[in-house]
Order: sequence, then structure tokens, then C-alpha cells
Amino acid sequence: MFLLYSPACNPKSAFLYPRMPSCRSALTDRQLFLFFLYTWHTKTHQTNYFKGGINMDFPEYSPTIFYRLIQQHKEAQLLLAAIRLEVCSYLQKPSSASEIAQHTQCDPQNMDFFLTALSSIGLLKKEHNLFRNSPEAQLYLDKNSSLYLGEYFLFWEKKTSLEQVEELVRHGAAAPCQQDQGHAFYNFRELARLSATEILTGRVQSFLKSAQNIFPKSTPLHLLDLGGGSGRMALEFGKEHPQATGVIFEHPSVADIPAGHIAEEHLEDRFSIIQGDFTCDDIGCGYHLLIVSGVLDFGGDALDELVTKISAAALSGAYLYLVSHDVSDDYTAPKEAIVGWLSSHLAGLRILMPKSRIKAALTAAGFQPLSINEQNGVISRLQGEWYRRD
Ligand SMILES: C[S@@+](CC[C@H](N)C(=O)[O-])C[C@H]1O[C@@H](n2cnc3c(N)ncnc32)[C@H](O)[C@@H]1O
Repeated sequence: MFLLYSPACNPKSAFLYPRMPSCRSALTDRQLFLFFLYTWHTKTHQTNYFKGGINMDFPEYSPTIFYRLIQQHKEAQLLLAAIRLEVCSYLQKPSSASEIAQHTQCDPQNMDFFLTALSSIGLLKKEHNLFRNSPEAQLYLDKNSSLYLGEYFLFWEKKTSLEQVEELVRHGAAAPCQQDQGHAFYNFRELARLSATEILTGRVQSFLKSAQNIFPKSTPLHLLDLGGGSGRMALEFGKEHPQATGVIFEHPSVADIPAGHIAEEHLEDRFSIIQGDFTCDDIGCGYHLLIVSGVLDFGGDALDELVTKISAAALSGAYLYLVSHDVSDDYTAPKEAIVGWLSSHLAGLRILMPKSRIKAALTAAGFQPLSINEQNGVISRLQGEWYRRD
């Protein structure tokens, strides 16, 4: 057909066509109609048949997020395997895959693939076919490091595993945990043992750094570390404040862990343990400083009662250092806390509490949050925050 072979068929020259009267006289009305129909169709549908271009628009959203999540899962599998195989404990210096395979009694060929994959995700460095730890792997994944966290990661991964998520969502928990069964559900003793190192990777430092703006080193004071776990917060504070004395309150099933640290640090003359259940037992009194780290989130229905008890144990003008999970009112943030504690929620143990609820309970019991100015701006880098008792 004429139209198809006409220069005017080229979509580019189609724009020019109405300005070419000599050419127009050669076309019938039907040809003109078909021509305009064609021009409209090609422009509307963004096609370019003659150049072999893309015949589709991009979807409105990309599926990248799904690939990223699946990729993260695989990378986490690699990390956990690396911890179990203890490869980082042999990679302080550049080594070949076969040397590492020999140390760990593994298959040399697959060790090479494995170490190369670990290099691709940044846990190792690979140069000239030799592997060595990245700085982070050296510090936290080498069993010989004083900050080795491998065991802690494995414990935490198992404790918060979502392997059963589908089953639990489908059928619910077989025997839902009661609120006061936290000690049965969580191995707090093991957590206290392993977090004695984890707490030294930033949490204690944040606490001490902010505390130095409040407590001069030479001031005598008495402190309580409620549900203190390893007791490290109290003891490291005690080491920096020679006039400080203190109590670490812990459940009887955990108490030997902080007791061991008191003995190791030779702080028996200034620090002691009170064993008990803080929901019903006496927690002592006369405290100038109260450390409440990772405890109030688990207060459940007894939160107000517990906070009232804490308030009664505090001296007027005492300071309280709170570490909470900073949970939003609709429980969608922060994702680390929401996903991290999902397994216990699915098991029937409702342990997280919105930050606003904790703050309201503390305020009602006479604790006022310290303003950022009063904390000399340290709060922005803190995981904890300070309150002062009226
Ligand atoms: C998440 S851990 C926090 C440990 C420590 N404060 C820290 O920041 O690492 C909670 C601690 O509270 C203790 N705890 C929980 N419920 C308790 C109760 N009813 N009585 C005494 N201790 C309790 C647990 O034994 C555990 O050591």
C-alpha cells in the first residue's frame, strides 16, 4: 500500500507531513485517515517498530526489595556457617583455602568456593588466592579475640529464630506462654553469660560516656542494676567511680553470672547481689543511680507496679538510666526489635512495650526525662536515656 512506502510513514517525518502540501495532494481521504490513525497509535503506545525498540513501559515499582531480602537471608546463612566452621579463627594472616580446609577438616574445593563467597560479602579479603579476615571479622569472629561474638550470634539466632513462623501463624502456639514465664522461655542465664562480651561492644561505653556528664568520678553513690544480667554496666561504672557501691538484682537462675564477675574484678567490698523476682521481692532502697537496661519492655501488666517500686527505691534527685527497645505505638518500628522478638510473640509471650507507655509509667512514678541539653548532647549517640527522680 502506498502509505506504507511513503516517506510520510516514517514516524519522524509524520510530524512534518501537514506542512508538505505538495505531497498531500497525492493522498486520498482514506489514505489520510489511515495515516493519522497510524501516527496516533504509534505515539500513544510509545512503539517504534522500525528501530526494534522496547514495546513496554517499566512497571510502576521494581521487585528489587524481594531479591534483596532473599540475598540477605543467604548472606546470613553464610555468616552462621562461618561461625560454626570457625574459619575466621584461622584467618588472622593470609591463608589458602586448602590450609583452612585442613585446619577445619573440610573439603578443600568447597572451602575455596565458601571463602570466596565470604569475601564477596565483605567478611573476608581475597588477594592472590589467599584469604584473610576483614577488620570486623578479626575483631568479632576470631575465637581468640577478647571481643569474640560468634557464640553470642549463634545463641541469639537460635533464640529468635523464625523457622516456625509459617506453622505458628497457621495454627497458633500449641501451649501459649504466660506473661510471667519469660524465664522459662528465655535462657536468661546463657544470655547473661554471653552478653558479658557483647555489652562491651558499645552499650557500656555509651552508658559511661553519658554518665560522666552527671556523676563526677569522686562522688560517693549507691547504685542498683535491676535485672543486671552480666552486671557489667554496674561493675564497669564501679571501676571508673572508686567511691561507688552497688547492688545487682537478678533472678536466682542467673545470679551466679554477675556474682562471678564481681569476684573476677575483686569488687566484693563494694558490690553485691540481691537474688529474687523483681515483680514481687524487695529490691532494696537508697539508690542514687538506677540502671534499668532491657528490663521494662518485659514489665507486661505489672509495669506500673514495677516502676512504682523502682521509684520508691530511688532517693529524691536520683538518676535512672533506661535502655528500652524504643518501640513505636503501632509496633512497626524499629524493625530490629519487632522482627527480633516476633518468635516470642508468636509463642504467646507479649514482651515488648511501646516507648510511650514506658515513658508514661516512669513520669507517673515521679521520673522526669532529662532534656538533651542537660545531657550535653550525648543522647543522640546513646542507646539509653536518662531520667531524674523528683
Ligand atoms: C534482656 S535481659 C537484660 C540484662 C542486662 N540488664 C543488659 O542490659 O544486658 C533482662 C534481664 O532481666 C532479668 N529478669 C527478667 N525478669 C526478672 C524478674 N522477674 N526478676 C528478676 N530478674 C528478672 C533476666 O534474668 C535478665 O537478666
